[in-house]
Order: sequence, then structure tokens, then C-alpha cells
Amino acid sequence: MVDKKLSGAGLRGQSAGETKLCTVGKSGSGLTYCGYDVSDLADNATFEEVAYLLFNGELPTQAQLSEYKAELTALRDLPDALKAVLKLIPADAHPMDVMRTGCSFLGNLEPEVDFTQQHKAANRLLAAFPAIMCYWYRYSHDGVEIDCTTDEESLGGHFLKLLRGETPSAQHRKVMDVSLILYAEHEFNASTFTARVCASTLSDMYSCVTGAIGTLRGPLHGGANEAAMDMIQKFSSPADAKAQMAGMLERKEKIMGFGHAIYSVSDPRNVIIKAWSEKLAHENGDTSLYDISVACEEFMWDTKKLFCNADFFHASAYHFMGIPTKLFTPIFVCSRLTGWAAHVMEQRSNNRIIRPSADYVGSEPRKVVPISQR
Ligand SMILES: CC(=O)SCCNC(=O)CCNC(=O)[C@H](O)C(C)(C)COP(=O)(O)OP(=O)(O)OC[C@H]1O[C@@H](n2cnc3c(N)ncnc32)[C@H](O)[C@@H]1OP(=O)(O)O
Ligand SMILES: O=C([O-])CC(=O)C(=O)O
Repeated sequence: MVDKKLSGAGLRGQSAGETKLCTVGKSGSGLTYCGYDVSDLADNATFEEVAYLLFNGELPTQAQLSEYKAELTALRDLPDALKAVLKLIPADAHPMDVMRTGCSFLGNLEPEVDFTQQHKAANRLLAAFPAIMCYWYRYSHDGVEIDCTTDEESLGGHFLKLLRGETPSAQHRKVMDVSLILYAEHEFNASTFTARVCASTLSDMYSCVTGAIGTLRGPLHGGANEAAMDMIQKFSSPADAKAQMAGMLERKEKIMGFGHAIYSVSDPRNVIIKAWSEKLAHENGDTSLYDISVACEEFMWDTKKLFCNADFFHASAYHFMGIPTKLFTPIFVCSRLTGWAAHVMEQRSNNRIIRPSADYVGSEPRKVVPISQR
């Protein structure tokens, strides 16, 4: 297997610290959380077990998991003051700005006063994010003030019920759960590194997560799942997809949902979410968007040797479940919060302020010329 040449701009290939949480691309394509392969976790664990693993270093026993899920369930509702703020945000706001504001505002209402409260703050955000997203969405788009609590056991099911107001199918619950597992953690990616830099100043959990949300928002990072959806919806058939993509490459446009900063030959999450996307397409009785997505994958590999990253087939999978495109990246927030918070805790446990140096490429030393003579 070819290893990707990791060098050049963007700090590529440089170690910026140690972590026990995750390995990415160790043999060109692998991904592990605390030593567990992500495909093993996707097959044999739930998202709540993965959250527990990232926050505590070990998978929970049944008793620990039951206690943890009860704790999270009790933290799902939003304070009235936060609901009032969410109601002020217009329907055409960027949903990632809503998540950022929701996180930051909750930090005003329930601050993390000291680091003994770090688990409490992380769990609060984990439990409250689905409601932050859906309360704003349903109020601004449908004029409905939803109840932020549900009887759904899992966070994935809870999100789907908040969004639709009805009990999701077992299949949709399962896909959401797998999706949240796949997105949970990814070593020193841009948003996690943002969170760690913020943590290294001994700032609070809410500030670290708010900064990370802003970083995830960009289309080169988490925003790619939405951008991929916008793209595939413009293609009328597999042949049209290939023709239009050829034009995009000719114009040197980036194709969202392809390529990766670390993986060289494939993203291990793709095969998993792609399989679910196919199942959902068949369940819906219309495979056209899935077929178009497969044509995109083939074309990018044949022409550029670029492979789908985690975002590409998430687009069609979420779409098949009726999730509005604008909520795709906020769902990523609901999941990656676990990785961010775990990294904040890890940074705090062995901290030195993160402060790299720069290579100066500016002017030689010079004197200020009085303004009248410039
Ligand atoms: C969950 C996540 O955040 S996964 C990433 C989500 N982001 C995307 O899907 C956005 C599209 N992809 C990209 O922009 C890039 O592949 C990134 C940002 C993910 C990685 O960037 P880099 O590490 O700089 O990419 P890399 O070094 O592999 O690029 C090699 C070449 O392939 C090109 N390339 C990489 N990805 C793409 C793409 N998606 N479309 C077109 N060309 C691409 C680069 O422009 C570069 O070409 P050049 O040598 O002529 O400049
Ligand atoms: O690791 C990265 O650069 C991007 C990322 O977060 C992911 O792929 O999940």
C-alpha cells in the first residue's frame, strides 16, 4: 500500500503532540479510536458507547452504559433563555452559525467553572446539540416550537424524532447511529486542532468547542457533505455526472467529498456509509442518486486516483432519510463534539501552551518615514 507523501504547507506530516485517542491512515487507510477499529465499532457498538470510550478510555460495561445514557437523556432539554435566542436567529442563517451561537450561549448560562466540570460540560453539549439544531430549524422554517425531549433511547433516534416529530424506523435509527460513530473522532484534524489550541491556553470547554465549530464549517472540512449533496443533485444521470465532473476538473475546481489530507488510497469510513446509502436507496425504491454517486466515485478514481472521503456518501445517505441538506454539517458537530471534548481533556492532562513559530518572509528592518514625506 502506498503511503501518502506528508510534507509541505499546512503543517502536513509534522507531529504537533501526542494522543491516545486515535490513529488515522496508519497503513494508508486505517482508523482506530482508543485501539478499536472504526468498522468494529460501527458493527458492534453504539454511538453512546463510543462517546463513553473517548471520554473515559474504555468501553462501558452494561451498567455503566445504562447509567451514562440516563445521564445524557436527562440533559437533553434546553433552557428557556437559549430557546429565546434560537428563536431570534433567522431561517436563512447558516446552520453552523446557529450551532456556534447555541454552544457559546449555553456556555454563558451553564459555564464550566473549573476543569472538574469538564465531563459535565461535554455531556451537556452532547445531549443538547440535537435540540439546538432542531429547535431553531423547526421554529424558523415551520413556525413550530418543538418539545426538546423525546422517548428515543439513542441520540441518533432522538435527533430524527425532534426533526420529524415522528418515531423513526429502526433502519434510520441504525444509520444515524453508525454515521455518528464514523464522524466521532479523527486525530489532529483542523477543527480538533483548533479545540486543542484553545484548550492549551486553559480556556473553558465551551470556548474550545465554539472555535472548533467555526473551523468545521468550511467546505474543505465538514462543510464538504453539504457541498457534495449540492453537486450530485445537479447531475441528471451517471453519464451527465462524468461529463460535468470532467469540466469541473478542467476548470481546476475542487470536487467536494473527494481526497483527504492523510489517507492515501481510501477512507475506511466510505465503504461503511456507502453500503448504508445503497440500502436506503433500495428501501426508497429509487436508486438514481446512488447510481450517480457511484459514477462520481468511479470517475474520480479513474481520472485522478482520488477516492471518496467520509463526506461523499453521507450526502446521499442523509438525503435518503429526508434530512435537509443544510443540517448535514450540524449533524457532524453532534458527533465530532465527542472527539473535540476528548482532545480538550487530553490536552489539559499534559498541557503546554501551543505556540508554533513562523518563517519570516517580510521586509528587511526599516525606519518609519514621517507621514508628510511618504
Ligand atoms: C471530514 C473531512 O473533513 S474530510 C475532507 C472534506 N473535504 C473535502 O471533501 C474537500 C475536497 N477535498 C480537498 O479539498 C482536499 O482533498 C483536502 C482539503 C481534503 C486535502 O487537501 P490536501 O491534503 O492539500 O490534498 P492533496 O495534497 O492530496 O492534493 C493533491 C492534489 O490533488 C488535488 N485534489 C485534492 N483533492 C481534490 C478534490 N477533491 N478535487 C480536485 N482536486 C483535488 C489537489 O488540488 C492537489 O493538486 P495539485 O498537486 O495540482 O495542487
Ligand atoms: O482528518 C481530517 O483532516 C479531516 C477530518 O476531520 C476527517 O476526515 O474526519
